[in-house]
Amino acid sequence: MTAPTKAGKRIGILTSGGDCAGLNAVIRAVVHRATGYGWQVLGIKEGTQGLLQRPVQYQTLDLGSVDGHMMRQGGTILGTTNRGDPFAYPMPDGTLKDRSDEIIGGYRELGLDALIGIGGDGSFAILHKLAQKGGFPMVGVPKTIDNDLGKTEVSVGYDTAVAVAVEALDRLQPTAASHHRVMVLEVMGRDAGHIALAAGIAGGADVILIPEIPYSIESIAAKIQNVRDSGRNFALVVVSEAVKTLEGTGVKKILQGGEKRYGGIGDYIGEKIADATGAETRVTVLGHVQRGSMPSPRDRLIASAFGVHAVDLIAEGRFNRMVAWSNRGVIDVPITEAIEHYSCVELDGALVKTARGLNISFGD
Ligand SMILES: Nc1ncnc2c1ncn2[C@@H]1O[C@H](COP(=O)(O)OP(=O)(O)OP(=O)(O)O)[C@@H](O)[C@H]1O
Ligand SMILES: O=P(O)(O)OC[C@H]1O[C@](O)(CO)[C@@H](O)[C@@H]1O
Ligand SMILES: [Mg+2]
Repeated sequence: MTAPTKAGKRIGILTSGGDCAGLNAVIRAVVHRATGYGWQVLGIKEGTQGLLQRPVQYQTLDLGSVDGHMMRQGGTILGTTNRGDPFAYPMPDGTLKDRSDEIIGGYRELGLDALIGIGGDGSFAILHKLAQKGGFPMVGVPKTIDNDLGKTEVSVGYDTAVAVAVEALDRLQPTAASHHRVMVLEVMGRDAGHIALAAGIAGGADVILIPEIPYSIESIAAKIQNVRDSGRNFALVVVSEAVKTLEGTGVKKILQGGEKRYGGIGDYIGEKIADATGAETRVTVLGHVQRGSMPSPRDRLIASAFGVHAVDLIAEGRFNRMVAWSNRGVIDVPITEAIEHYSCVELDGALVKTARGLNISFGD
């Protein structure tokens, strides 16, 4: 495929890391703003993988390709990847190879003036390193259901993921009550407890376990006994996937190609609760359902505001920055600061205080 002829600026856009709701709304906003400036937008396929392939995999994006129902769609029309770090790319013979020069070559082949990367912490670390090595201008848009990126109050996709987890608790509550059960819900969050904390509060959980707060089974069992003593016959427990076992290990599954992902701590906690309390206990692992929904209105708004601001940064020639949400508006920060400041749950923050005020137990 030959890159189209250039008139005005030509910018590239890619989505990277795990998908989430709202990515398409960012892409749409970028295309609208850039088209308004008279620029071309090339959508790179499958994150960095599209720049690695020859011919480079991309599609031209114009208003006709992004309007209609696109903003409402989950996922990303461009595809994404959270595998294949270009600086240590897993080769078929099992070795790791630095393929960053091939990616930079792919960027150059497209004749781009700048790149917008929509990603999380891991993606930005990779994209920033590529931009520095290749000397190309880059701007970041934060997205991740985990909401763990520093320097922004919120990332695209988080609000929708919380809404899905709350809906799950709303559905678990009546069945828990009908069967007098303890229901354990395992939610995502690598490696922060934001989804569990917010969903647990909004979904009326009795216990919230997050990786930031060590727990004991005795404390969880005492809380469940309190619930029984108050006359209620069921309890809801939310567990973040990154919570460790009592021995201090994360519970992970090994997938194809040796990749590891969190999964299974819900079963572990469920068994411990059943043993300690004698309660009939069931476990639900929510998994990727949290990523795949239509974006919430708030995610659409944030995505749209971020997309417009990212293009404006390029227009102003301000690079190596990430757009961010702060104090009811959009700002931008050095992307290095966002990568360096991992944002886990603050133990003295408003939501932990709120949960304690509601007598929700953290198992501590
Ligand atoms: N080519 C690649 N592009 C982006 N991330 C990659 C790539 N190869 C490996 N990764 C790894 O995948 C993860 C990407 O996650 P990132 O933080 O960007 O997004 P996320 O929204 O948190 O989503 P997720 O963690 O589900 O992938 C990081 O651990 C990163 O190091
Ligand atoms: O889609 P994969 O590769 O299973 O990754 C799952 C991980 O990605 C996230 O959805 C986003 O970072 C995490 O919450 C989860 O641990
Ligand atoms: Mg991440």
